[in-house]
Amino acid sequence: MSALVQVKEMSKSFHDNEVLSEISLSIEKGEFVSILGESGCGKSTLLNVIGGFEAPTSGHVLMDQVPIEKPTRRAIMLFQHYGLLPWRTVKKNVEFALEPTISSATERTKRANEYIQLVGLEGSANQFPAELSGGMQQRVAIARALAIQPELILMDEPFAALDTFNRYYLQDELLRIQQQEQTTVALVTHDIDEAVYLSDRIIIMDRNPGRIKKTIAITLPRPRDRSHGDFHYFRKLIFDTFHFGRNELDSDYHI
Ligand SMILES: Nc1ncnc2c1ncn2[C@@H]1O[C@H](COP(=O)(O)OP(=O)(O)OP(=O)(O)O)[C@@H](O)[C@H]1O
Repeated sequence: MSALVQVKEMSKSFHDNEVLSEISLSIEKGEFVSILGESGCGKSTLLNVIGGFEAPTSGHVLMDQVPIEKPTRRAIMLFQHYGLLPWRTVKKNVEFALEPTISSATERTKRANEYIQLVGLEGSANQFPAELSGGMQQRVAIARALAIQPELILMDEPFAALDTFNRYYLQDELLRIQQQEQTTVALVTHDIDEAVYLSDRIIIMDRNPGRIKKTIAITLPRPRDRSHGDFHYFRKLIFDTFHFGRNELDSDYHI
C-alpha cells in the first residue's frame, strides 16, 4: 500500500483558537480509517482540511504528494444529513452529481443505474427523497458519492441519525462496496463499536487543542463478529485510552 493522504505537522486555528495542533498522519490507498474523539476535539475540522474545505494554518496536507488546496471530485464528503435535492427523484439526484464530469446524458443514466443497483435501491429509482426512509435516503447519498468514483470518501457521522438495524445494514453495505471499489475512507464517528467493526485503523484524538493521542490498528479478520471476544478486546482497549471508569460506561458505547 502507498499513502493517498499525508498530513504533516498540520495545525489549524480559528482566530486565536488553536483547534488542531501538529497533526501528522497518513492514510493508505484502500484503507478504512476512523477518527474517534470527544465532542469538540476537531474531528470535523480535520476532515474539512483533508477535503480542501478549510486551509491549514500551518503544516502540509497532501494527496498523492500534491498539496490539497481546494475541494476536488477526488475526495467526496458524506454527511449525517443526506443533502439530497427534494425535488429530484433518486435517479435524478445521482445523475445530477455526474453532470460536471459526464457530458452524455445516456452515460449519466447508465452510471446512476449501476450505483443505485449497488446500494439495492433499483426499486425506488423513480421515487422522491421524502418518500424514502432515513436509511434509504442515506443509501442514495452513498450511491451518489460512489457514482462520482472518488478515490477518497470523507464521512462525518454518516449513520448517526439511523436506527441500529439500518446502521448495521449500511455499515455492511459500505464495507462490501468499499472493498469492491477499493475506495479509501476516512470516517468520523462517536460510535466505538462502529469504528472497531469498520476500520483498518482507528485514530484517537485528544482535545484543547486537538491532537492525535493514539493510533490503533484493528487486526481482526473480516467479516467481523461484534460478539467475539477479540472484538471486545479492541473495544476495551479504546475505552482504556479514553480513561473511562466503569461508572462512566455507556451501554451503547458512544463517546
Ligand atoms: N468555522 C469555524 N469557525 C470557528 N470555530 C470553528 C469553526 N469550525 C469549528 N470550530 C471550532 O473548532 C472546534 C472543533 O470543532 P469540530 O467541529 O471540528 O469538532 P468535532 O470533534 O468534530 O466535534 P463534534 O464531535 O461535536 O462534531 C470547536 O470548538 C468549534 O467551535
